[in-house]
Amino acid sequence: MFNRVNMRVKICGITQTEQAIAIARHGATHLGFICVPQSPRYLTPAALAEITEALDAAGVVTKTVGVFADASLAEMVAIVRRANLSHIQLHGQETPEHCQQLLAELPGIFLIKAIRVRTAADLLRAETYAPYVDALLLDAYHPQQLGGTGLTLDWDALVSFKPACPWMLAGGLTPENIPTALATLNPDGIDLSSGVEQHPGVKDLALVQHLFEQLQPWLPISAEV
Ligand SMILES: O=C(O)c1ccccc1NCC(=O)[C@H](O)[C@H](O)COP(=O)(O)O
Repeated sequence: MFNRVNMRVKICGITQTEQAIAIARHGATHLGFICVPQSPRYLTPAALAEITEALDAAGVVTKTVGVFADASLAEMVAIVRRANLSHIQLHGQETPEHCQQLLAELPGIFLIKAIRVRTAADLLRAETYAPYVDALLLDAYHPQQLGGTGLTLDWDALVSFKPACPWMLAGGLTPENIPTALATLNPDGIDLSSGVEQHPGVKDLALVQHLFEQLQPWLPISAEV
């Protein structure tokens, strides 16, 4: 069994302050907040800012990720500034050019581009973003939902995915399947939402605790990018 020293662990779709604090204290390096109005996990900018202010006030050190899908540059800039986010995750059809524009507008922001993988061509497309982003995130494809689907990727199809930047695995991860996922694919990070949830937006803290117990062989984890 290998031992990762820079494993990023992102828990996504958090909507409650107390849960954000508890999940960060369990060891999540990144907390994800959904800024996509169609999602059942959507947070208004005001509610998001309230949570990030509470994290600061509680002295919790973690990365805060705003998840957007085809939002305007102006909207993303406004929300990042209002909630003092460290990261943006682009989960829609954004191009490498969009990534460059965003970085020009928000120097210092960490950028994650999510790719919903259906075919091998999507993996090749993902690699074209590497020069413009801090990390890639591979998620499952669903025809109606952009994310938080609980669907698992075909891990065998990903074994030769070695982009020129760090990458995170998402899609249907659970405390139970995470050891196999890590041993099979060796990603730089993982992202979980519905697999540690009671219902959309409400996490199950017992499952989060179980996840970090399962991750023990891969600790220590790091909050870099
Ligand atoms: O989670 C959502 O509701 C969502 C809505 C719109 C765009 C992205 C969304 N989630 C993005 C994530 O990063 C999720 O963690 C990722 O899709 C994995 O979800 P799951 O399969 O439930 O672990």
